Amino acid sequence: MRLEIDNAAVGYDGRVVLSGASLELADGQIGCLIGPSGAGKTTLLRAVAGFEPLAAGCIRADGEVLVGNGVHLAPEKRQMGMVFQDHALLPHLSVIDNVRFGLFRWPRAKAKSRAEAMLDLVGLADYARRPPHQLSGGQQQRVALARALAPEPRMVLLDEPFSSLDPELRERLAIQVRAALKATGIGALMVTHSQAEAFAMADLVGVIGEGRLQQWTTAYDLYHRPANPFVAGFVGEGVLLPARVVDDMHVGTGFGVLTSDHRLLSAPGSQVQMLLRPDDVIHDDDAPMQARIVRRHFRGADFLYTLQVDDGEQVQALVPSHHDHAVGQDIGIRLDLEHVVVFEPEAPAGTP
Ligand SMILES: Nc1ncnc2c1ncn2[C@@H]1O[C@H](COP(=O)(O)OP(=O)(O)OP(=O)(O)O)[C@@H](O)[C@H]1O
Repeated sequence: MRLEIDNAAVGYDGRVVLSGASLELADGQIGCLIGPSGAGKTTLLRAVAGFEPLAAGCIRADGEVLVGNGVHLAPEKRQMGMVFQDHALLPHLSVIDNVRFGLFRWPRAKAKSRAEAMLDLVGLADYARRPPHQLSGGQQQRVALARALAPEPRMVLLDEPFSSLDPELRERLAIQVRAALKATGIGALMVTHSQAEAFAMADLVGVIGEGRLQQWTTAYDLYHRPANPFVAGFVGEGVLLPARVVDDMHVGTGFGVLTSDHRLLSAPGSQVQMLLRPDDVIHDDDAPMQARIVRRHFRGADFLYTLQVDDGEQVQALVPSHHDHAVGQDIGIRLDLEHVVVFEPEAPAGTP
């Protein structure tokens, strides 16, 4: 099913939480919504499900209006599967009967084989006869997904489905759930707190914050081409540093003149901001530029060092963890980037 959200506004009791939200998911694609707590991710998902009305705009499925322009299709008519944080499996039913639960109108044999196929898809065929409480949290969430997929919904909506699980398991489960969804060809829209989960799962990711859908694009572009400082600050690590426009493709910085990733609209001499990710900053003993370590964060394979450079600005550097340096020590650094992401204060929304 192709999902289109067109200029949607949603809220409660006349208070708009999110407005101007537009996004499109092609048939079979998986989208994730991330953003700070309270930003309105769940509210938008609930509007797609049919549990919240729209204050403006419209939501369409394969071109048909679900809500908006005076239409409000009831949730049960939208044919969407739902998976929530608390999987709410029925405790007195076996795993297979939980999956079969929504298929009561199906012929018995067909319902049975569909439920078995969905359990197989999530890798739990051997658990069919068990009661849910004998399964781990992650297994129960996979049963919940199988149950949501069983009635052949047009798409699945997932609201923080893994948030009660530990972080390592969550990412692994996100990869498994993506594979299961792709095998059925059923698309999904998921709300999550975890960027790692969204990046593992999604074809397209949306960042919601400050009452807007700030950007809707691939995970790669969110990281490498954030649309604005909000997205740059929310997705991944890094710092925003002051820079000055040299000409329409270059900015002057404490690291010398760098090439912008887009044509600049601001006049030469204008003050702008540039984004430096920790992986753009390379530790190199032979580099002429020195920086002082002010913080270090050991992460196993690497250190995330926070470094003070000569002009007083701080940058972060991701350095392989055999380069073990103490706070207060000076180390050589250089930049390794072809283009730098530049944010111009006067730039119209949607650039770079
Ligand atoms: N039923 C409700 N009635 C009134 N206000 C609500 C209701 N549900 C949510 N809100 C408010 O709407 C805003 C958005 O909430 P929502 O749950 O959509 O955010 P979220 O981005 O999903 O947050 P989180 O990541 O913390 O789950 C919040 O300010 C919240 O307090």
